[in-house]
Amino acid sequence: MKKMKNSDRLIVALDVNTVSEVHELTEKIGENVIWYKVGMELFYAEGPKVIELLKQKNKKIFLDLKFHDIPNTVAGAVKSVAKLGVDMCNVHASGGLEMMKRAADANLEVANQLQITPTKLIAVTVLTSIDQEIFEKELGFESRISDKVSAWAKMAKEAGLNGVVASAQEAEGIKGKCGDDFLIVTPGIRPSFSASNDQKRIMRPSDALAKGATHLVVGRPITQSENPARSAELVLKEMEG
Ligand SMILES: O=C(O)c1cc(=O)[nH]c(=O)n1[C@@H]1O[C@H](COP(=O)(O)O)[C@@H](O)[C@H]1O
Repeated sequence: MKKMKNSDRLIVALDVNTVSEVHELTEKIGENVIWYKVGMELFYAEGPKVIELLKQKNKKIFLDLKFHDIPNTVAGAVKSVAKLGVDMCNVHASGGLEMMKRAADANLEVANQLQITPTKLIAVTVLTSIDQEIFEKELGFESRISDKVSAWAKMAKEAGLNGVVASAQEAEGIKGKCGDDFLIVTPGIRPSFSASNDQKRIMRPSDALAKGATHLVVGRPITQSENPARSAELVLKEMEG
């Protein structure tokens, strides 16, 4: 993957629920942050007007709605979000190969129809809030999380997706299996100054990049800090190592 600036790799999660909070927060954070993630809380409350606002501010958008349904339904949902012209969106890898293939085809169909750059379509593997104990005892898996993540990443690549969401702890394994051009978007990033909250598989910003993460998702350590602009600057600094 070509050399990217750290600011092209940092995605700030906007886990708020009004357009006015988005406006305030993005104004406070300022020009240092290029990428924002819009998740379910915000999109279900405010819908496409959030996307419009972020576009007006010239921001890149990861629309994180984590689709998980039968192939036909997911293909339709991907078409709807691709038409919004977002830069990145996601489905759950556990929906299976056919579901991911149909999602990838639908995404490209929209890009061809509208003559736009295709949205990067990525697959969520094992959520960063899950640890090995929960994975086995509650979810009933017998494998190591890292093995399951690598297997799902390979399947996502085979389906034609552009990358995965995983914890940085699995980034090395994914890179080994899927190559340098495959996106590895890692939440569960915790800079030195913040608490882990409900995240279980966490890593420091510079370590995550060293392991092969291509993008870091950071929410509360920036958005819930007293000075979000300063916290974003500190995260960018910590990304330098
Ligand atoms: O798909 C995601 O973005 C995601 C996947 C995952 O495994 N873990 C995870 O935390 N996320 C998202 O990443 C963000 C992390 O936020 P913080 O824990 O506040 O930094 C949240 O918006 C989550 O929805």
